[in-house]
Amino acid sequence: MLPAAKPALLVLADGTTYRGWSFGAAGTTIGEVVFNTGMTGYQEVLTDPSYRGQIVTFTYPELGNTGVNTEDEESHQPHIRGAIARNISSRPSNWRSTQSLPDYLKQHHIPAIYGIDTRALTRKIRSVGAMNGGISTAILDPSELIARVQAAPSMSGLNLVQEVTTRESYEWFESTPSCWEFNPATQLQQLGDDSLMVVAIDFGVKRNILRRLASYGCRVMVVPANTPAAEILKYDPDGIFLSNGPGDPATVTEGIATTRALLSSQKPMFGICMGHQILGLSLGAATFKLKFGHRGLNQPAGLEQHVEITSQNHGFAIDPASLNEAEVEITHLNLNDQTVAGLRHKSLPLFSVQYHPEASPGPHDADYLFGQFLQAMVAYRQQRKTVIPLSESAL
Ligand SMILES: NC(=O)CC[C@H](N)C(=O)O
Repeated sequence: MLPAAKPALLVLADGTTYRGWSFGAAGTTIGEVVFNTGMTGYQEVLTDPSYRGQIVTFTYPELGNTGVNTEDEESHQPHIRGAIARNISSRPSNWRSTQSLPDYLKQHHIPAIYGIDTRALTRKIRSVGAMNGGISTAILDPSELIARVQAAPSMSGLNLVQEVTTRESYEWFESTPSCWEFNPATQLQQLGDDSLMVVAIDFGVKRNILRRLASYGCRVMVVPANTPAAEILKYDPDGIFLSNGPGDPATVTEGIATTRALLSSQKPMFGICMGHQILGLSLGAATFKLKFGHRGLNQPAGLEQHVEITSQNHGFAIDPASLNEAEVEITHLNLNDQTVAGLRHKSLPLFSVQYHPEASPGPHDADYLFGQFLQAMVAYRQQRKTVIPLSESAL
């Protein structure tokens, strides 16, 4: 136990109560309680905008061992509502560490509780389903906290994109630092005047996605989630990227309408996680809420011939029965529960995955998907060159 740890209370909407100690900010927080099974990467999880509105249970038994540093943030601030741990490290040790995890959480006003039997809590969420919960250092009477939790809105139907998307468009230049680069394919890509141009629609984008696009030699323009299709096309992009993001994808109606309007441009489009869901929704599919979602670093995805180990963080998924099979094919299934994990359009250059090829944290098995996006954009550009513009052919 840390010196002078304060008591804290954790409750779930179904009335379950756990008592532990605080390792974050004082106060009360309410959100959807989910679990992440990753053994590394807690700082990336804290700062991934897709976790907005959620209290994350870390199943790895000791949290905070490597502290926090200035390089592993996936956005400019943490987004989780609260953190739950079995135990925490009282002395972080890592050459990059600049702050301890408890100090970081306090600085960002995020309540957190440790001393919790996270195995029991995870089994509970797995059997009952993800539900709202609350952590408090101020309300130690369970019935009062449970009443507040029960009054909170559920994640279904919640649009959180406006809370995390960029207010202004900006160009992204940073690639994966050369000391961390793992894929020799990216070294062939040069950033030049004729480099491929990607517009990334920001539903809550993780920085490492932008870094991977830059590492593959793309110029990247990040635009707010509500940017109309006509504005996006003014950049004359070679491809459009649909980012990850928090909340219920079906509520992101502007993003879905924009994506639908962009389909006829014939431009390559690549979607990750919420971007995958939005692409599916724009093609007429439906999404539904999973019982407890997939959050971790070792989720197998693929079809019979090919399996990749993937990083995942999502609570919703595309309903396979809603897909128009004449138009779209399933390229990957989550092999733990056979839910849809990847899609490709049969005639247009559109594809998407429910998981995170950019890792951060997680394995790099799926990094090749950025290469596939690149190939689709090269093919699109060549095709544009060979098609004689109307004005010239009329001469
Ligand atoms: N990482 C993401 O983009 C998550 C997408 C969506 N919010 C979900 O939970 O399914």
